[in-house]
Amino acid sequence: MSQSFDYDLVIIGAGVGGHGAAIHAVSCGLKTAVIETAEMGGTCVNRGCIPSKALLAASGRVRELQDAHHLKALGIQLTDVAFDRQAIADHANSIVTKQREALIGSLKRLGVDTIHGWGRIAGVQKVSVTTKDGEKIITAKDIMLAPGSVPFVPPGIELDGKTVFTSDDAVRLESLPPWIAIVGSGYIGLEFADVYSALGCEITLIEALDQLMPGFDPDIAKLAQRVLITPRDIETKVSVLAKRITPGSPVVIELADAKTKESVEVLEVDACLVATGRVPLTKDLGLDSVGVETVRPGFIPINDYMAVLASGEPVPHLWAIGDATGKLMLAHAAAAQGVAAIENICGRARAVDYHSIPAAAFTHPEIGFVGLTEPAAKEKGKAEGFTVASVRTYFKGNAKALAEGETEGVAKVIYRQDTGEVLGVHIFGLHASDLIQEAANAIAQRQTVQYLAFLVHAHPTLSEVLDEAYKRAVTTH
Ligand SMILES: Cc1cc2nc3c(=O)[nH]c(=O)nc-3n(C[C@H](O)[C@H](O)[C@H](O)COP(=O)(O)OP(=O)(O)OC[C@H]3O[C@@H](n4cnc5c(N)ncnc54)[C@H](O)[C@@H]3O)c2cc1C
Ligand SMILES: NC(=O)c1ccc[n+]([C@@H]2O[C@H](COP(=O)([O-])OP(=O)(O)OC[C@H]3O[C@@H](n4cnc5c(N)ncnc54)[C@H](O)[C@@H]3O)[C@@H](O)[C@H]2O)c1
Repeated sequence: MSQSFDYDLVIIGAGVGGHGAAIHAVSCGLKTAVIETAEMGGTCVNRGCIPSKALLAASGRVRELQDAHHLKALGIQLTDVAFDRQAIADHANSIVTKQREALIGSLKRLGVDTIHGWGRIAGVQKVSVTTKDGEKIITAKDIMLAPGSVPFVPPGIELDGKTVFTSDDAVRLESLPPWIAIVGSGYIGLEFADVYSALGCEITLIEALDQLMPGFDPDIAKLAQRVLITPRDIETKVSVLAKRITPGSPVVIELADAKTKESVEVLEVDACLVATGRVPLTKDLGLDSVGVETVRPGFIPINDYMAVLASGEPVPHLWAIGDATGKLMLAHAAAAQGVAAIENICGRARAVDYHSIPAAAFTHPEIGFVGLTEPAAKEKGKAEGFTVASVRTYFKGNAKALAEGETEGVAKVIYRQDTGEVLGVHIFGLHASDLIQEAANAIAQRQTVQYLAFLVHAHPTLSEVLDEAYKRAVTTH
């Protein structure tokens, strides 16, 4: 390290992104500090991936054990299934504590300094930290911004954290309201609809756009609706906007037509989860001190190498990663950006291939996908002059799915007709979040259906659903 700096690298934000970057920085020999204003571990560990997946694991078991029809088909009888809400909440909380402690321990072991306080850029290669003991200035050869995101709450919606709340409170599972409205049918809406419906709540799912799960491939969204929504105690309302929500008993929700904005209905429910997206936490980060203007609603502009841009040009020694950059709001994307940024700091050019980053919704069954949806692939094909083809294979024809008695599901492979290159893979079905990884690896290597069709999958496994899809793509050519 040059003697003139306190650190080689200072990272603002100790979420998954900042943590991943710090670990890699140490392995590259950089003297590193992390500044964190709240709990170590950020959103994913404390109020995101970890507690929500713990709730989904427990509630998923409840759903499975209450499915007498499915159990009977396997020859099992169960008379009584009971659960304890507080014990399920405790399970989630204890996993959070364990993960957070493991993260803190890993930084300590590696010699990363942790500074508690609010960090902001205070000029080139300079950071100020507001701590409980006052303001500190730290110098660093490189600065990395990893401030993450917070729930977006549309105007007109009032939170009280008890009857009207976001996922920040929902992950603590402090109550099981008999009737809960969920505003937004994206990842959070869908995953919490899975938790609440398994635990006996009645749900009204409200979506402003004209279809549920608008971010997912339309075929997958359609099947997911048929399996995850229709047979469950979930009423849906699409093309309606939650215009005003007032906490209390009851919670009053004024719904408006999404196009005309005119009020159409008033709902009175026991509680409301607001799951209407997330926004970057980039206010008061000192970006203006180095001439950086954020991109609505506050994203930090970066280039392919995670360098922060001011007027389109990289600001020397300033990097940004994670949710705040608005690329993919996923934990593993943040960590991948962090590692790539460190490589660039060390002079080894590395970009992140967003196209091959998989995503999953951990519903029962799960949704996993990577690459383009069919409409997006067709649009790309039109612009670039190639034809898009797709094939589907179904879990009901898969030996392992039949053995499990879990045959609802589909795998869809989207590829270029001319070259066979795989453009997108979407899976709905048992263990889709794990199954999608082999497709992500294939897309990362820009592999073709012709190549993939000759790879050997173990029998009998769910992965044969993809094997069959690749083979079908080749034979339907
Ligand atoms: C309910 C829920 C479930 C999710 N489930 C999944 C999932 O299953 N899989 C998945 O991949 N993703 C999931 N996500 C998304 C995932 O949590 C985020 O993509 C990930 O946490 C982003 O990491 P990050 O490091 O960019 O930011 P964050 O995790 O938000 O961390 C940023 C940290 O920076 C700190 N900070 C901000 N500003 C400052 C400052 N000026 N000074 C000091 N500290 C600061 C914050 O306090 C925070 O701790 C989920 C999110 C939610 C809300
Ligand atoms: N399994 C996972 O990987 C996972 C799980 C949870 C969250 N996340 C991350 O967290 C982010 C936030 O999740 P999210 O579900 O809040 O956002 P989202 O963007 O996935 O979905 C929000 C939905 O709310 C709708 N909406 C917005 N305002 C509305 C209004 N006033 N009335 C009715 N509908 C409205 C939008 O049309 C959209 O469909 C996601 O982008 C995702 O990256 C990931």
